Amino acid sequence: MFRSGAFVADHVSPTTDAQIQPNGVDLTADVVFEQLEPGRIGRDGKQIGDRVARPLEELEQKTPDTYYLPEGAYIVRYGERIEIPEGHIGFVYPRSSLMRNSCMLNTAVWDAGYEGRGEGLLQVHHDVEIERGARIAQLVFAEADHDDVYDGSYQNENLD
Ligand SMILES: O=c1ccn([C@H]2C[C@H](O)[C@@H](COP(=O)(O)OP(=O)(O)OP(=O)(O)O)O2)c(=O)[nH]1
Repeated sequence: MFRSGAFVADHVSPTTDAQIQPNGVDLTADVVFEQLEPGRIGRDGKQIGDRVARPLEELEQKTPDTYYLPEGAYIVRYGERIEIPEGHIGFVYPRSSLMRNSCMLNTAVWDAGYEGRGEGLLQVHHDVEIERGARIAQLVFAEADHDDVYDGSYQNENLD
């Protein structure tokens, strides 16, 4: 069974009322990165290629901070700290307005026990402007059986 947005919101911070949806919680774009160097997926380990944060658009009017993204693939870090409670699995879906603007967010499995500010793959198929802090995705929780909890290399990532 999928949990309500109010339940998900108890495990995401910070959130505003506008982010809480009937079936999940909207996530915002914080930092957008461009990968510079090749990574490596090995049999026993992995290496994430070097990346650089995209510059914010140089607008006369400085606020809100805005990314101007030409066609390409980017890594986006969400603005919220997310905790996946035991007995659950998390999934992130793109906000449909992104998709309707020819962009897509690709995501993986969010494991029970994970805590951190995670990341997603933002595919831009047509130039787009994204304000820093804008809602781009939605996190949902489903109840799930599991033996262990998450103890991988991304535990507590990107927390200040
Ligand atoms: O789109 C996603 C999906 C998951 N995660 C977070 C939550 C998840 O629990 C964690 C680790 O994901 P995964 O287990 O797929 O990572 P891995 O590549 O297997 O590395 P490790 O074995 O170090 O965990 O990353 C994201 O940030 N973005």
